[in-house]
Amino acid sequence: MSVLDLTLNNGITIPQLGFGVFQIPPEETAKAVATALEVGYRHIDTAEMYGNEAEVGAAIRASGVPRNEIFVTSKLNNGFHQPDQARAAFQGTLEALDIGYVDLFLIHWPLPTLYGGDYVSTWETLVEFTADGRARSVGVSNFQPDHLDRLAAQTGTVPAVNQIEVHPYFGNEAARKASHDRNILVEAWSPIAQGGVLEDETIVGIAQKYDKTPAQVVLRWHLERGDIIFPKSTHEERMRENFALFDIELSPDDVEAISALDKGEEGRTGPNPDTFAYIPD
Ligand SMILES: NC(=O)C1=CN([C@@H]2O[C@H](COP(=O)(O)OP(=O)(O)OC[C@H]3O[C@@H](n4cnc5c(N)ncnc54)[C@H](OP(=O)(O)O)[C@@H]3O)[C@@H](O)[C@H]2O)C=CC1
Ligand SMILES: O=C(O)C(=O)[C@@H](O)[C@H](O)C(=O)CO
Repeated sequence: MSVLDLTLNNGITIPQLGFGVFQIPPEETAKAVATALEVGYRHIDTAEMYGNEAEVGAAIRASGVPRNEIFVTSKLNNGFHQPDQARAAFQGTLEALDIGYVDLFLIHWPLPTLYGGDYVSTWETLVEFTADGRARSVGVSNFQPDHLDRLAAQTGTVPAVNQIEVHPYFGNEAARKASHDRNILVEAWSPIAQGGVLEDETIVGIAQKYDKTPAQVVLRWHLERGDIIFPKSTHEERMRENFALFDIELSPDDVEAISALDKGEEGRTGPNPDTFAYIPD
């Protein structure tokens, strides 16, 4: 068994398991991405907000792996929702990455309390980027069910993915369901809650049963629920651990036992998209 390719609602495929680079300092990013590609990852998730797009691109160009074998995602930073700003920001992402095109470009946060809540026009601007192939697919991140409803009601286009916080302590089921109902794949960010679920006794017990680590069991749980994941690590042994998920299959009871750890809103580790209004300097 190896990494599965899932098919987006536009027919394009995406590796279900990738590598995320949030909080990897720029000076460490090229080495981390090069190592991830050596391990076998073929899907990298970055963002203008992370400040390391240029280093991601440099590692990809230096890797010797053909460009069309690597799926690269980046995201529109929060300060750039007005259409002309979004166009300029997207061009900046393309120039920083310098790998020709992005496979997926997302609205990073909906910012419903800013810009008159006008993430709909932001979305329509992103759709423009697919016309000439500069973005092969476009999607959203941190969209709540009502945000998806507005896109559906006011535009004729559907995001390819919704990248949202999901892990055993925060199932985010309403946003997952709203995405699935619209044929939008879910990408689960902070899939191991930045390590916060790894000492849970249920997870540790299940890991012992399969002779796997808690991180592997949690990542496998995501895969079996059909979500896309890209755990981050700067340590090669953890990159290998997080990639070695294809020699086990959790029983439906174990999947259910991990899903039952959901604490609802109390389990959220990141900002709430309904109120998050951060704009970087
Ligand atoms: N769209 C959005 O708003 C967001 C998107 N994301 C995306 O999701 C990706 C993943 O989420 P992220 O927040 O990074 O969190 P993760 O859940 O991937 O956890 C990363 C943390 O866990 C540690 N870790 C990784 N593997 C293991 C392991 N096997 N055992 C023990 N500890 C481990 C890492 O440490 P170390 O590096 O020291 O190994 C790091 O501290 C991001 O990199 C980013 O691409 C994340 C947040 C928000
Ligand atoms: O990692 C991301 O993609 C994010 O959006 C986060 O950095 C988020 O903005 C956050 O954690 C702010 O505290």
